[in-house]
Amino acid sequence: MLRGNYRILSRVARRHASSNTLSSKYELTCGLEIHTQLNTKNKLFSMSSNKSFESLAHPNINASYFDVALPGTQPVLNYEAVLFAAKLAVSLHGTVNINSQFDRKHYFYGDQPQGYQITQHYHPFSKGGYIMLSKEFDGIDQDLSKINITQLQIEQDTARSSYLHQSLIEGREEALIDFNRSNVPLIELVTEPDFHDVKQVKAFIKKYQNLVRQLHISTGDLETGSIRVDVNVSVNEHPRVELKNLPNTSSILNAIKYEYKRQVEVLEGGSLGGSKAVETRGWDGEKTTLLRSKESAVDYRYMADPELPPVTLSPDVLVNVKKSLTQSADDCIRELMAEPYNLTLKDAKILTIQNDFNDLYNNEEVRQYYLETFNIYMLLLKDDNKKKPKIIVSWILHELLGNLKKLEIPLKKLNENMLPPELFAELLVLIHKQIISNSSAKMLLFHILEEFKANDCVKVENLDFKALIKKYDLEVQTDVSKTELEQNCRDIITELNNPKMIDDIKSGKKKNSLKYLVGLGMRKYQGKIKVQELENMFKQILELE
Ligand SMILES: Nc1ncnc2c1ncn2[C@@H]1O[C@H](COP(=O)(O)OP(=O)(O)OP(=O)(O)O)[C@@H](O)[C@H]1O
Ligand SMILES: [Mg+2]
Ligand SMILES: [Mg+2]
Repeated sequence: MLRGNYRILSRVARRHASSNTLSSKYELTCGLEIHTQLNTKNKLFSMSSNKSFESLAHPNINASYFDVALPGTQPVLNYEAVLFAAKLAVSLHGTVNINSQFDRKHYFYGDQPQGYQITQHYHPFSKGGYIMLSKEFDGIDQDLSKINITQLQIEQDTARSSYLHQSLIEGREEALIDFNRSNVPLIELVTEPDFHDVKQVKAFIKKYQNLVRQLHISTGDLETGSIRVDVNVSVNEHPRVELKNLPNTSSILNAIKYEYKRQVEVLEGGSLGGSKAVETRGWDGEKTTLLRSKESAVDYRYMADPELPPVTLSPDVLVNVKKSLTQSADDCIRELMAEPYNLTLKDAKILTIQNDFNDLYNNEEVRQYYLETFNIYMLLLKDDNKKKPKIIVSWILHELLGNLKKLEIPLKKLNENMLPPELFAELLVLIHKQIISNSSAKMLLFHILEEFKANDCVKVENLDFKALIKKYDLEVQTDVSKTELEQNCRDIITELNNPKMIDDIKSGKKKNSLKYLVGLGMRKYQGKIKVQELENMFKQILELE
């Protein structure tokens, strides 16, 4: 009887596992170890330039004697890396250790020329801290979940090895080592095993990436190896398995899902292979594969590095770091969604989180431009109850940025040399007051940007929208005669020759088609008429009110 029940349960579990949903009988637990390359000017313990990304094109050009571990060279700590670590630790609500220390972690590998890595084992840089994930901002299933951070430690990166499988020497694999990455500063962040769902892992990585970018301490890219995530996975009583070499978010998530399935099978004595053991596994794109078992685990023989004194921070450093930090991304999104901005979650996120990567602008510059434009627009229209601040975000995100991309104009140049927020706000006020129509304003904006670009973005003095509107004859006509307007609108309906559409508008079935008629009217008047006037006339003709 019992056996029968167990079989049914295990079949259910297997079906759940293979469809990638987690079964309630088997709980997934994950903890992360994230290595982040800091973008300091110099390396961690030498004065070499910290440009590990140059590796592929120019190997070994940023490698000093220390980075290749010539005997007799000694480490000197780069305090910029300490400052970056302090920014991160404080942002994550961690407790910074006023006296942290460096230790040697010994192991033998070609990309580790010293024979040990300098890291922080006994006295890490900071302990504790957390990242909060929420359903609203991060798309997880629970309302809120808190992922606790165990510690942050500063350490050196290793050199980069690449393997030539078609070796010059018959029958042997050849390894190339590039020391540009050797001794690049890293922070290792270790989390508590607080993840029970892949969505939490995905959200955490995204939030962490955004944080390091916001703090300007790392480029935060997984693809280039700036951030490397190792995932420890266990299911129920299965010992933790560490997954390494996961190059991007989808590998991370797929490897966890596969590993969940594999451990469930192991617990059930199934066929996916492996034993119930502590292991380090890799990811081949389809499955996790054994890299090291516990038996081959190295004894690192940690010891305090005698060449490096303790890092002693004065309390002022932390006070000043705290002062220098800007608002958290969540608080920023919250603020943009509240009065007076009232942005949608989507727009607030675009202004807060770096997603759209290009050389022309970043989300911080766009947010600053938005906030300044907003303030000036509101000031210029302070006595107008009908001002519509929504037009600001849509004009900036859609019209302005779209054009900057099309014409390849950096926002910074635009701001400094032609269209600072105060002038852009003026244009928006002219649109709001219907002195220029939306469509004419779009044309005008594109035109001035095109000219700006053609002149190599050199400074434009005294840009005056009112004068330009006059010059190009774009002013909305205020003296349109009613009879002429009525005739024109009737002509449009006749020329359209679509009685079904007209009936649908009249019956209320397709109210939006009225906008289409208004659009045709706008075209007829070359954008020089108030939308409202056209709309009212069509309504009158079609007896809509
Ligand atoms: N039962 C568990 N299931 C899943 N993950 C776990 C479990 N217990 C601990 N972990 C995670 O394992 C990780 C341990 O990392 P830590 O750096 O402390 O040690 P390590 O992996 O042994 O060292 P190394 O840095 O040499 O890889 C943490 O992310 C922690 O959350
Ligand atoms: Mg670790
Ligand atoms: Mg580990």
